[in-house]
Amino acid sequence: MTEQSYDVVVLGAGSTGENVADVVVRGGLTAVLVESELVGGECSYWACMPSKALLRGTEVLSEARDVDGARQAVTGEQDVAATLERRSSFTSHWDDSGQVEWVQGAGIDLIRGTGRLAGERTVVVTAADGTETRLTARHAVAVCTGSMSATPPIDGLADVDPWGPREATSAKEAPGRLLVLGGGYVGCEMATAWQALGSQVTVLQRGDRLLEGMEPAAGDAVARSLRDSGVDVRLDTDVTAARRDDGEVVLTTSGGEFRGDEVLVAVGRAARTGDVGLDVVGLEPGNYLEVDDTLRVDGSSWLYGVGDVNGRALLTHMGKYQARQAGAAIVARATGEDVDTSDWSPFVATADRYATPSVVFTVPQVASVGRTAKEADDAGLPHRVVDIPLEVAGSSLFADGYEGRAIAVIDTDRDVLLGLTFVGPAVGELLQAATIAVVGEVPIRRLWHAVPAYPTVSEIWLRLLEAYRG
Ligand SMILES: Cc1cc2nc3c(=O)[nH]c(=O)nc-3n(C[C@H](O)[C@H](O)[C@H](O)COP(=O)(O)OP(=O)(O)OC[C@H]3O[C@@H](n4cnc5c(N)ncnc54)[C@H](O)[C@@H]3O)c2cc1C
Ligand SMILES: NC(=O)c1ccc[n+]([C@@H]2O[C@H](COP(=O)([O-])OP(=O)(O)OC[C@H]3O[C@@H](n4cnc5c(N)ncnc54)[C@H](O)[C@@H]3O)[C@@H](O)[C@H]2O)c1
Repeated sequence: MTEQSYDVVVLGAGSTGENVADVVVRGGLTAVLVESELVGGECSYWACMPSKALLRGTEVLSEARDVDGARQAVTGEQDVAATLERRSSFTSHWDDSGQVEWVQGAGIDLIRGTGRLAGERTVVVTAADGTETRLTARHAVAVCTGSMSATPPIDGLADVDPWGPREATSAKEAPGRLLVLGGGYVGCEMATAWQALGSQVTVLQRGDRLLEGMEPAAGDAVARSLRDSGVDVRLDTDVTAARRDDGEVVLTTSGGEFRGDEVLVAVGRAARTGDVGLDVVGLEPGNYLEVDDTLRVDGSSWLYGVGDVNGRALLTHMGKYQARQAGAAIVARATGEDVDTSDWSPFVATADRYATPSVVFTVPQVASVGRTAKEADDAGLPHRVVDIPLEVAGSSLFADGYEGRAIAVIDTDRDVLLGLTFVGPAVGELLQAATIAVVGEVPIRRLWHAVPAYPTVSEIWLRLLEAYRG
C-alpha cells in the first residue's frame, strides 16, 4: 500500500470539497482531494447545472409570452432537442477534465477512488483497480461526501427501476407520462421542466401543499401554475405500492391508481455516510454528521463534516460558504491562531441557522431567506408578518398581469428583518438585497432610506415598509 501525508485530506470533490481544499491551500497548507466519481459532484453533473439549464428555456418563453408585443414573436414551440443539448453542454457532457485541470492549477492533489476513515487522521483510498493508498492528515480530515436521494419504504418501488434526480436531470428524451413522487424542490422543478418538454406529468405529494417548509403562499402559487400548465397535482396522496405492468409503472395510492412510463422519486435526501468508515471513529454510518458552527464533528479535534453531509443546509452555495468557514478554521487551528466561535466570526457558518437563501426555479420562482412566519412562531420571536401582492410599477412593466407575493417577517423587538419570501417571475434576482438586510440586521428605520429605483420590481421593498408602518 502506498503511503502519503498531507496537512488536510478532503473526502469528496463536490463543490464543497473543492472549496475546502482551495481555502486551505490558499492558507499555506497542503491538501489532497479524494473522489470516487466525477470531480465537481452532484451540482455540476446531476443537480443545479443540468436542472437549471433544463428550466431556463421554459422560463424565457414564459416571460416573453407575458409581454404584449413580444408575445406575438413567439410563434413556435420550445426546441426539446436543443434544450437537452444545452443542458448536456452545461454538464460538460459528464466529463470532469475541466474541473480536474482547475484542481491541478489550484495546487491541490487528486486521488481517484473510494476513501474510508481507517483511524485517527487516516484515510484509506481504494481505487477502481483495487490498489490502496493510505493518507495521513497532519491537521484535519474533511468529510464532504454529500447526500443521495432518499428512498421511501414503498412496496415494490425498488423493482420498478425508478428515476432519481440523476436520471431526471440527465434523461436523453422526455418520457410520455412521468409520475413524480414528492412535491419539494426537485419534484416541483422537474415537473415544471418535463411538462414543458413534452411529458404528461403527475405530482404525488404526501402533505397538503407543495414546497412544505416554505411560506404557504409559495406552494399554493406553484401548484396553481403547474396545474395551469397541465400537470396533475395530487396533494395528501400516500403511495403504498409500486409495480411494472407491461412496461408501465403503476402506483397504488390513497387516491387511486396512477400509471406512467417512468416514476421520479424526489422525497428528500439522505446523508452519504454509509461507506466512509464512520464506525471506525465511533460514529453511526448513514447518519448526517453532527458538527459545531466551525463544521467540526462534535467531540473530535480533527474531523470535519462540510456541505450536504451535515444536513444543515442542502444547497450548493451554503456548502461552499461552509467550506470557506471550515477552511479558515482549519488553517487557523493548524497555525495556532485563536478561533473565535461566536456568531458571524470568520470561522463559523452562522448564516446556516439564520439566513439561508434559496431559489426554487419554478414558474413562478420562489426566493426566500431567513425565517418563515412559522419558524419565527416556533422560535418564540416577537414578530409581525407583512404579506402583500407583488404589484408595483416595475412588476407591471416586467410582465402583463404580473402576479406575485412578498412576505416579510419582522422582529418587532429588534426592528430587523427575520425573513423574506418573494413569489413571482424572476424574483430570484431580488433575493440578495434581502439576504444582506437579514445578515446585516439592518434596522427597518434605516432600510427606509434604501430607496428602490423606479420603475423596478425592487419597489416592492418600499411597499413592504409602507405596509409595516401602516
Ligand atoms: C436535482 C437537484 C437540483 C439541485 N439544484 C440546486 C440549485 O439550483 N441550487 C443549489 O444551491 N443547490 C441545488 N441542489 C443541491 C446541491 O446539488 C447540493 O447541495 C450540492 O451538490 C452539495 O454539494 P456537496 O459537495 O456537499 O456534495 P456532492 O455534490 O454530493 O459531492 C460529494 C462528492 O463526494 C464523492 N464521494 C462520496 N463518497 C465518497 C467516498 N467514500 N470517497 C470518495 N468520494 C466520495 C461523491 O462522488 C461526490 O462527488 C440540487 C440538488 C438536486 C438533487
Ligand atoms: N433550486 C434549488 O436550490 C434546489 C433544487 C433542488 C434541490 N435542492 C436541494 O435538494 C434538497 C432535496 O430536494 P427534494 O425535493 O428531494 O426534497 P424536499 O425535502 O425539498 O421535498 C421532498 C418532498 O417530498 C415529500 N414526501 C416525502 N415522502 C413522501 C412520500 N412517500 N410520498 C410523497 N411525497 C413525499 C415531502 O413531504 C416533501 O414535500 C432540497 O431540500 C434542497 O435543499 C435545491
